[in-house]
Amino acid sequence: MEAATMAWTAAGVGMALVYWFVWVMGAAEVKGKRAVDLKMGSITNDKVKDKYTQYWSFFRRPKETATTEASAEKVPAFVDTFYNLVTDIYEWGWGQSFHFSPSLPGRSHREATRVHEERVADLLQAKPGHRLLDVGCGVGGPMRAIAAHSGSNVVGITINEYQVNRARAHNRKAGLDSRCEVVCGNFLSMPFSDASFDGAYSIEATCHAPRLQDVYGEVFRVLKPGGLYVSYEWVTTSLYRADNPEHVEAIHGIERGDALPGLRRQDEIASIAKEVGFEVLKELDLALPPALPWWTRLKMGRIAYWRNSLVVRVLTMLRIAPKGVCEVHEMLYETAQHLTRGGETGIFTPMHMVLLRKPVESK
Ligand SMILES: C=C(CC[C@@H](C)[C@H]1CC[C@H]2C3=CC[C@H]4[C@H](C)[C@@H](O)CC[C@]4(C)[C@H]3CC[C@]12C)C(C)C
Ligand SMILES: C[S@@+](CC[C@H](N)C(=O)[O-])C[C@H]1O[C@@H](n2cnc3c(N)ncnc32)[C@H](O)[C@@H]1O
Repeated sequence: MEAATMAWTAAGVGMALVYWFVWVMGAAEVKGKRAVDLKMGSITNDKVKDKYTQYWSFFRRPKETATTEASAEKVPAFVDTFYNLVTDIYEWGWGQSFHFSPSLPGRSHREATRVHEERVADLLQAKPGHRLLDVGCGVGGPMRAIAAHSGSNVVGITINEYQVNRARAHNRKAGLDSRCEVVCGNFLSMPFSDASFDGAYSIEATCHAPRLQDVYGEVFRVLKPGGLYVSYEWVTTSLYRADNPEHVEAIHGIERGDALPGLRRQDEIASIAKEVGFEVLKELDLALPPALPWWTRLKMGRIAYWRNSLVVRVLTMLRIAPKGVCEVHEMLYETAQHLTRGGETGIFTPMHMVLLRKPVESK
């Protein structure tokens, strides 16, 4: 073979390899987000590293972030930064629903996710014509599943503008934009009128609130009397021991890597709900047996993580992805280890479910 032909062949093979590596290996968990499209929300490429450093220094000591009023007030802004940094990586590596669900034998992760979301609609007894509120809606995976399953209309609220745009685009694509609406705002002070929703839910979102009373109080205000509210809460369980260094490391790791101003205890949730005026109808940790572990999806993905971190490195080198993505990806990888540890030891659950009702006689 002539040298020129050999060079062209080598170049062709090289190009094919890059194509395979980036477009095929870097394909999305759920089609729609590819590694080559990774952005850092509304942060411009030159600011990603700085924003990540700011985020990290704020949440490095998670418990301290909620202790003074001044730092608690900054939490929503840093949560917004966090979601600018992670939203695309979450969509790429996990899908459009940013939460966990118990594994289901013989069913895919996608199906298990949907079942966990439809359970919310069933608990709320949601019907066509109902107006539901999704508190901390992400890019709207649960909202679309719940609207499709129940026939209800859903309004989602998220602090992160980039997520609002992603969610609206997904709603249009799914043909659900006439029944699913997304608003950018703070769930600690919501831009909705009193008694304007038939039902409300929050899936793994209220853990970002420095004081649960504030978000539950707002949900109480916007619900109609008799309206139901379901929440899946991130909490430490009764197995957590504050004098066990391994427990403390796992919980701090979860808080740091998930923008949490300090996890609450499982036994605090119902009393906070009562404090703001709710009746507690049901309370159950959905992670308890016979439910199968929610963390197996994180564990089974070791090879996928390795592949993803390679993809992210190559894309950063090629300047397709912004500088700082590798650091964010590494942080998420470590967080996954802490979450797995939290699940395996039973000291943490991301699905402590409460079903609450605003009393019929309340204003
Ligand atoms: C409710 C919250 C988010 C829960 C989960 C959706 C996310 C928690 C940790 C995330 C991930 C960890 C490892 C990532 C991996 C290194 C990467 O290659 C692909 C994406 C991950 C799997 C990512 C996906 C989302 C999580 C599982 C919190 C924030 C309250
Ligand atoms: C882990 S995501 C869960 C998203 C969605 N519930 C799901 O399961 O896909 C948490 C969500 O809460 C939102 N959030 C956190 N703090 C908020 C605040 N103060 N106001 C409004 N949204 C907030 C985030 O923007 C994000 O959309």
